[in-house]
Amino acid sequence: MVSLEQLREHQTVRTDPVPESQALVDVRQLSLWYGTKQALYDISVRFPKNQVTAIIGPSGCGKSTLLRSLNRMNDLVPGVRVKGEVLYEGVNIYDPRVDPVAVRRHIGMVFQKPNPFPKTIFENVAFGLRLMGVKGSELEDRVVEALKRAALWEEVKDRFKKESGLRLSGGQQQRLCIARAIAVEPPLLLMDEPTSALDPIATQAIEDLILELKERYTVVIVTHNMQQAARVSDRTLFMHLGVLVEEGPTEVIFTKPKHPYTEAYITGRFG
Ligand SMILES: Nc1ncnc2c1ncn2[C@@H]1O[C@H](COP(=O)(O)OP(=O)(O)OP(=O)(O)O)[C@@H](O)[C@H]1O
Repeated sequence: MVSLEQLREHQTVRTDPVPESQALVDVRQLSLWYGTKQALYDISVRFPKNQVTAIIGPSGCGKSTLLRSLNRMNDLVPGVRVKGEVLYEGVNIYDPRVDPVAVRRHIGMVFQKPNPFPKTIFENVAFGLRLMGVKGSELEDRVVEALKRAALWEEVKDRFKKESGLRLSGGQQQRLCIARAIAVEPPLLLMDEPTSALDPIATQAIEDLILELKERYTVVIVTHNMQQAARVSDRTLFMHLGVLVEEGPTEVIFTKPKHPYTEAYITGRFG
């Protein structure tokens, strides 16, 4: 096996790298520290438009940190320092002239635990649209559209104006959070283990939804579940100890990985 030092010095193994012209997000030599602890080491990777990219790797390898770097969510943690660039449609979101609040508003995020607001289903989805100044019948149409696209409409159409989002089941709440995220039509949707709190049926519904969403959006998903990564993603990133070890088409990562660490991880011989 490669030593930690070698791992941190080595180049990411890449298969069919994403051309610049197809990238919605282009991460360039990104390193990140929480105080004195370095969590990401010199990561360069492109996330292609209208595709699903999965980030996998052992616990603590930096999956969530990389995901949260894509919308500057990490800036909310005191003592975070970032080096490198994240180009989003060609603009470096870490440029001092860029407002992190605007970045977060522009990029949708769905968390591990569904986090609806204590408001009606309608108001949960309307929230971001209202901030954008959408009102009246257009607001209503866009809320309904988002609920339909999140595959929740049929289950809530009779009660969405009066019932609290908190009264839905866990799987429904997660689809509500997805509806809330996509209502404002963000080109990029980040998902941090979106099904880890859900049962198999709700998980299946979310996975089906992710496959549909990529027709309109670019999705990046962190998952612990390798079968899920294999089912929903076009490309997969394998991380270890803050390093991007290998990236490429999902099929290659799961059937013909090139790095011994990737192979050990996907065959369950890791650690
Ligand atoms: N807010 C924080 N302050 C300090 N260290 C942090 C913070 N968040 C994460 N870390 C550290 O950074 C490293 C990467 O964490 P991260 O949560 O990105 O990993 P992960 O691969 O998503 O893990 P898991 O699969 O367990 O969720 C870990 O060593 C973690 O302890």
